[in-house]
Amino acid sequence: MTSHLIRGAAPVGAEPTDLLLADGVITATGPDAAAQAGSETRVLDADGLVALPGLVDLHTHLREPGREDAETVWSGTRAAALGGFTAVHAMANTQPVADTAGVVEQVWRLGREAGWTDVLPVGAVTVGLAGEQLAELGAMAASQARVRVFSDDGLCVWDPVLMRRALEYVKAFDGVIAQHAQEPRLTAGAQMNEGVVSSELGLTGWPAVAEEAIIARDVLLAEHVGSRVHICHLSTAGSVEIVRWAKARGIDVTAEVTPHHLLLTDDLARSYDPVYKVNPPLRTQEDVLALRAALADGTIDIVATDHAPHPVEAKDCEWADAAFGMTGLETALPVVIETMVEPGLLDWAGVARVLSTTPARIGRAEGHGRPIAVGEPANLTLVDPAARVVVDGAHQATTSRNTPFQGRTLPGRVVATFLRGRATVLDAQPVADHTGGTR
Ligand SMILES: NC(=O)N[C@@H](CC(=O)O)C(=O)O
Ligand SMILES: [Zn+2]
Ligand SMILES: [Zn+2]
Repeated sequence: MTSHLIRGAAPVGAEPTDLLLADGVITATGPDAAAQAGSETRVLDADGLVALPGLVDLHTHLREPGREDAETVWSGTRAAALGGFTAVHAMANTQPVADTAGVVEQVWRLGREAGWTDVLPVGAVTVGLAGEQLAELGAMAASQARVRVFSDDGLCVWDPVLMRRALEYVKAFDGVIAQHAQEPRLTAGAQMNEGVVSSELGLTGWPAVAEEAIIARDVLLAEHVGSRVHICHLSTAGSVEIVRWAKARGIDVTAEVTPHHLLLTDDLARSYDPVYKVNPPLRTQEDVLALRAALADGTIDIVATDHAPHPVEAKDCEWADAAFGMTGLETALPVVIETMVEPGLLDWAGVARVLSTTPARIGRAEGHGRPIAVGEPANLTLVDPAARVVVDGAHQATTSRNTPFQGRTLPGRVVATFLRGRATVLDAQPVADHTGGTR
């Protein structure tokens, strides 16, 4: 296996150094690295680059099985590698739904075969996402896919009795329920954030309370049964207040925010361009600022992409008919640099925490989110923080084109990604022979 000598990269919070990757692990750092490199070792000049532990996405939609026209495990994980990720959790709202050991093993195996990132399947909480009957959570946990995160994402586990039972059940295998917090009755027919802009546009509004009411209920349920709960895509200032209160009370809750909710607002709906239609909806500038502050102070634990690819026909239509969702794997890190690093809200160690260490811990992604140190698995990404890149959906690796950042110039570029010492990305290009084969 090829070994790599990375020269002069700065691991988060440390001075620039050399790193030697061999046999899937970091085998040496500092002067030892060059000394131990062999004649076959590939040398990479990483002067000026930041080395982060490989990014981990707790919330990705890979669409396979069933919607391969939008994305496949292969195309989605290739996009993920280009975005600096070494592991992604694949949401369960596929067709068929990932609600059995058979389906999660299939997704896991497709990830292994593609080889771009590790794929950690999320199991559905309820059979068919129907919200009526618990899925075979134990069988999915015990399967080869080792499922630890369970979610009906796309839909809310609304029934409080089912939610309680799910929270209790997953304790047995160290699992977590990731809740898509959306009170369905309060959001029937909703098209965008409920507020000034929705009244002006005459679109049915989606009130903040529809999210906040479920979060409040679920942190109390988690406390009651002594389980851990994770909240998907927090989008309102009020949600932040509830999570802050719950954490102060000692409740085992974690929360994520998406890159798009850190940057974009409901003002964009004035364009009537469905690329800005997403669940939960884009909110106000006040919410955006509250989310950034909460990510900075740790109330929000992580950034997760909620990469939600859709085929052109699902977005190239009237707002009301369009699908909810936007892509995000290839722009997540640049948006975090723009919204958090450049304004001084997070340093690079903070970026490693919110995009790698903590998501790996929440999702129990073994071997990921580890320190950049001798003996650790060589899952890492090299970033050029000085680069500026214009986003162009037509040239992204994802099969879908629904990026809300089209035409924007964003800071930072992923130069290289390593999965267990193998380069999946080099010179900001996918490495076609990373597994010895392509598709
Ligand atoms: N975020 C979205 O708007 N859409 C997601 C579902 C979800 O994350 O709730 C999808 O699967 O398309
Ligand atoms: Zn969701
Ligand atoms: Zn989602």
